[in-house]
Amino acid sequence: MTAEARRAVLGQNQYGKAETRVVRITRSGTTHHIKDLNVSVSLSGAMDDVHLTGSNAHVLTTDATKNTVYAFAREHGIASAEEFGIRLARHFVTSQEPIHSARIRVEEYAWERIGTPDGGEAPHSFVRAGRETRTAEVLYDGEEWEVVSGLEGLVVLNTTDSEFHGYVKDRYTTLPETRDRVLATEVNARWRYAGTDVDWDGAWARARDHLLHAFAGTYSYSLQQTLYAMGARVVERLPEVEEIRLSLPNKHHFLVDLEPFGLKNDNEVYYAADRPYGLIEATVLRDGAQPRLPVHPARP
Ligand SMILES: O=c1[nH]c(=O)c2[nH]c(=O)[nH]c2[nH]1
Repeated sequence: MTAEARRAVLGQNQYGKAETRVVRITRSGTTHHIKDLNVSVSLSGAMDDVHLTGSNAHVLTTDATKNTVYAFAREHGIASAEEFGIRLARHFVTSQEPIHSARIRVEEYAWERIGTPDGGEAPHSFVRAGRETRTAEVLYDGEEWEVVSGLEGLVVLNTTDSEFHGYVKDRYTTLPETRDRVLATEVNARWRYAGTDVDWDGAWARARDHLLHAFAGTYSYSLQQTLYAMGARVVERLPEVEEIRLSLPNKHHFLVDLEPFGLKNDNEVYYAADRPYGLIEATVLRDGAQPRLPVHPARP
C-alpha cells in the first residue's frame, strides 16, 4: 500500500491540565486546616476540529481548567477529594457544550498536626504524614458518574504468620521454601463505588482500616492469598463498594547468610531488597458486579 492510500484517522483523545498543585488553608480562628491536592483534569468531546483543521473554537484552554481548580478551591473549599472532583467534572461538562465528558484525578497528601510538649496539638503547624497518598478519580459523561477512590504507598510488614512453599520447581527454581518469613508490601489500591451518595471521608477511612486489619489478621501462604483477603474484606464490609483492585509489590526480606562469621541467623537479620520485586495484582468484586476498573490505569 502506498503512503497516499494509507489514511490516518483520529482516535480517542482527551486533554486538560495535569497535576495542578493546590493547597487550601481554612482558618477557624487560630486553628487552621489544610488540604493539599494534586489535581489532573482530562476533557473529551467534540474535539475533531482542533486536531484536524486548526480551529480552536471548541477548546476550553488547559490554562482555564487550572484556574478553575484554584477558583473552586477558594469559592467552595475542599470537603473531600471526591466531592471536589465531582464539582469540577460537573462544571466542565455542563458549562461547555463541546465537552462531553470529564475525568478528574486527585492525589491528596495528608498533613498531621504537630504535637505540643504538653500533649496537645499545635493549631497551625503540620508534619507531612509519610509517603502515603489518597487518590480519587471522578468520571462524568453528562449522565453517569463513576467514582474510584484509593490509596498509594501504604507500606506494611508482618514479622511472622507468613509461609511460602509448595510452588512449582522447574530447573531455574532456587528459592528456598519457608515456614516463617517476613511479609512486606506497599499497598496500592483503587476501589469503585456503586453510586455517589457516599460519606467519602468515612468510607475511605473504613476501607483503609479494613485493608490494614486484613493484612495484619491473615495467616498467609502467599501474598496472593493476603491480597484476596484484603480485597474481600473491603468488598464484604463496605456495601457501597463494587470492586477493588490491588497492586502489591512483594518487598522481599531475605535472610542474610551469617555462617561465614560463625553466627546463626534464626529469622533475625534480613536484607531488605528494593528490586526486583514480585508484583502481585488482582481485582476483587462483589459477586455479580461488572469489572470496570482498568487493569493498567493511566497516569496521572
Ligand atoms: O507470596 C509470594 N507469591 C509468589 O508468587 C512468590 N514468588 C516468589 O518468588 N516469592 C513469592 N511470594
